[in-house]
Amino acid sequence: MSRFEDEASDVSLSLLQQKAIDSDSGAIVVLAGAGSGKTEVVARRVQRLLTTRDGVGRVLALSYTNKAAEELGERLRLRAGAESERVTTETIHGFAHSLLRQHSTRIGLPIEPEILTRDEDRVELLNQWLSSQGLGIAEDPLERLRKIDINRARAIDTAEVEDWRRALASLPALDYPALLDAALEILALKSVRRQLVRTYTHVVVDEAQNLTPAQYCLLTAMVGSPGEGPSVMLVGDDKQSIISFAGADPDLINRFARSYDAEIIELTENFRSAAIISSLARLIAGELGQDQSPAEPHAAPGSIEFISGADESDEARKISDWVEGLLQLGLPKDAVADGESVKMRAEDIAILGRSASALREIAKALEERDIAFSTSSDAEDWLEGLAGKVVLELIAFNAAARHVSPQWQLARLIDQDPETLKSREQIAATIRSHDNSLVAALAELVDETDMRRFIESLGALVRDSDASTSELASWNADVEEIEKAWRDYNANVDRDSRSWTDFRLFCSRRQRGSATQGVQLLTVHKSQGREFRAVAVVGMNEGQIPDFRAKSDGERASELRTFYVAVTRARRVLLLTRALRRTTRYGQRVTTPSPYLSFAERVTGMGKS
Ligand SMILES: Nc1ncnc2c1ncn2[C@@H]1O[C@H](COP(=O)(O)OP(=O)(O)OP(=O)(O)O)[C@@H](O)[C@H]1O
Repeated sequence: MSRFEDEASDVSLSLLQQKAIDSDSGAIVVLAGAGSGKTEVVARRVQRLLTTRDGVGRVLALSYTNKAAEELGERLRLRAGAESERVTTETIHGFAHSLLRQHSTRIGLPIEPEILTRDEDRVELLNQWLSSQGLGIAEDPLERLRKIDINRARAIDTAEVEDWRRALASLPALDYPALLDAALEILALKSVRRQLVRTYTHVVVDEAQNLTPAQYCLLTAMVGSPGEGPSVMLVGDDKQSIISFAGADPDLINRFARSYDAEIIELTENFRSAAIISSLARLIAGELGQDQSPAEPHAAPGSIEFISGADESDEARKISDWVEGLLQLGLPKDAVADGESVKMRAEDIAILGRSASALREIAKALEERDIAFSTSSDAEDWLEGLAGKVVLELIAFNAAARHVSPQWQLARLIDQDPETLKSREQIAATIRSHDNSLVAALAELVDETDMRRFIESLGALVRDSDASTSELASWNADVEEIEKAWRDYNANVDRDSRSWTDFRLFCSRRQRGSATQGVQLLTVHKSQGREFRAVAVVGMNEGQIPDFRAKSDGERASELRTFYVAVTRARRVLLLTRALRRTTRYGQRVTTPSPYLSFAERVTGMGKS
């Protein structure tokens, strides 16, 4: 049974929630703090639209992360049953991508245009482009691309942005921000917009505080002028606006409310978090300038605890003890409501860090104790070994032999000139002579164009290899991962729809770390929109939370909002942890506790230790 199934029946909606669900306004904005049931309103409203009104076409429900979109889809399936087939749940980029997949040729792009998702590929293109223009190579290409990205997110055209657009067009390829440009161009085609407006009669956007101006342009292009297109509901919380560094502008919600003369509904209660955690959230909200009237106390008292470790591995050890305790003994009885179960599954626990690196020691500690966990891994982390990564690029090559990215990535992996990897024959010859015998063995696969045979032959490929034990172990683990992905893919996708491109896309979702088994190790940013019965926030030191790079008042406020997001993921138990000493590149350093601990102190009366 899913978590949402557990809860579907026992939620009695507040009057304000009901108002938002029942509203027939063409434009609605729901503004509210964390855990106030915004996503619940989205789910219920969509359910109402699908099941009780005539003439409703499809509903487009947009969310910020893939995970949040998946969870919304799950809530809808549960609530609207078969009717939920008429809902498309997507991220904005996912929606833009689907438009592109249908209409790319109409804006002069090839079918299945290449999308450069890796920074390394974008750097390669930038340098190739600059040298083709006689401009040498960029001094700090990544920094230059970041500036270009943020300007595009803010819909600001600069000479560098224009130049980068030309570079992409020279391949031709897109990157994520260019995907939005392309979708906007597609939406300018009257026939496409007409078709979309006929298809989608309602659009809802969850986590709208994360909209960037570029995304907002796309959204308004799709829904048209006020009163013209589908009904639109935006749902958001400016206290959870933590990605302004990437161009998000929470004020766009207000702009929408003004331009579309939206009905504004504010929800006030925190349904998610137990009393003490809600008090902490209210205190932080107050500091962020949003005084909130005291809400009804939550039926569960909840708990906030604090632990410190001598150093980061000791901090990680203590967190593992806490996890083990929760799994074996359940939640403390005095933290839950009367009659509420204390039983815990690993998936009910999240460990949140300001950055992915803050979670590394924890991953090691959990691994040592054999406690299952998932991380929001970086794209390249899915497979462990070199040979496994080469297999993934061979799959990408089969998906689109004319794309440059598999060729460039393969070249980086096996340290060869990309020019020697242009055709199947070249690839086979180059990898056959590679020093690593596992990689060399893959030469046999290069000509295999049948997907099933390709995957099924992986297991038998390496018999007598001189590879080291650890290389072999990585290879076996990678083959298992790929085979598992293949099985899941087959279970999810009809035979007729299967293709290399589609399977590659399926794999890349795994690469982005969408695994959900076990304790969830997440950056705070990835945890947005999610909730867990117990949450540990690690690295509560000055310099970690808040991040040492945040200097200006605006940046410090954004760090406090990050802390707000982190603590409000917790439903019953919140643990705040820190290490008294940390290893930095200057050696071991004594740490200073995060100033944010004082909020927790005020609600619990505890010391900082
Ligand atoms: N009226 C209600 N009564 C009881 N529980 C509710 C009610 N509305 C929502 N909930 C529950 O409260 C929790 C928080 O709701 P939801 O996830 O919709 O909040 P949210 O406002 O979207 O939060 P966030 O902005 O932090 O993502 C969920 O577990 C949901 O099932």
